[in-house]
Amino acid sequence: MIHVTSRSTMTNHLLPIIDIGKPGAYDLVRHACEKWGAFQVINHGVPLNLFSETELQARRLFSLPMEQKHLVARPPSGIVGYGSHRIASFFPKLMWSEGYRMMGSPVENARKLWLQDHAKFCEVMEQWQAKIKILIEKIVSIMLGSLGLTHEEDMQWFELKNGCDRVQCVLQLNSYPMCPDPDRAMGLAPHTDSSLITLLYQGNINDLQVYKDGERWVAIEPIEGVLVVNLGDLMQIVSNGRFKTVLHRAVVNKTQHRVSTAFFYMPLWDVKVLPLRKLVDSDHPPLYQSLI
Ligand SMILES: O=C(O)CCC(=O)C(=O)O
Ligand SMILES: [Fe+2]
Repeated sequence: MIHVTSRSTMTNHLLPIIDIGKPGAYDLVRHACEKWGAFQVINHGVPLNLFSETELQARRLFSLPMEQKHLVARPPSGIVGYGSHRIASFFPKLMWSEGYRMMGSPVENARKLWLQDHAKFCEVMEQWQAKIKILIEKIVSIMLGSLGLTHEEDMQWFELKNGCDRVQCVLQLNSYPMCPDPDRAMGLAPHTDSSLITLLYQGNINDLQVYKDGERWVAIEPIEGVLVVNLGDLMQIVSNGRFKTVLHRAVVNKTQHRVSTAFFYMPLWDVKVLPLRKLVDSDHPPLYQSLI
């Protein structure tokens, strides 16, 4: 995980918006992955009403009393539950945000949060995870295809092994309450994700920013029904540096409580993550060693 702490001036360039249903998508995706490490997707197959229902259920969770949220506090070495964002432990200052993580079925913790009334939350979160996972797999195959690679030959961990997925997915809900002094606080400090890719629904408030060309912060203007794709550290490794992981951050504001969802997609812990063989030759030696 890479992080920097300095703030610098922000400009308003547009993060590419790509219609992934169109044949030209491959070239646009490759270009965005090389230049930005991020892009926005439309024509993605996730119904619009599911965006608003997911946001509504996330808001419902964060508006619970603190004692109740602490019933599902994430243990220090745990993955799921309520608490600060995972990156918070790498920074000396507290961030102006809270988070809630799920992996697979959300039922166990949801039952503790709402004794009677957890069914709708679970139904919506399960639908969101299922739709986003299908979409991510499509996007990863476009990314690989844009480099002349395929799932089957080149990234075998995508295949089912003994009927099981070789990937893991984590859904993180983020909440950024209104902040009385936004210039002196940060919702999420600059970081890269350690996933292969992350799919972000940023809500309709303009507080997500990506770092472009190592020199400026670019605000990602929210557009209804658009999802943001962030490349993570593992994508930079498997693409042998062709694609880059994106540094991003969440700022906060005085007047609106923002909620976002981040869906992290990565191979299982025991999968060897290495630059893909077809991307390595004498002109392009491997830039990274195996992670396990
Ligand atoms: O809230 C956002 O827009 C960004 C969230 C994020 O970067 C993360 O959860 O890793
Ligand atoms: Fe992130």
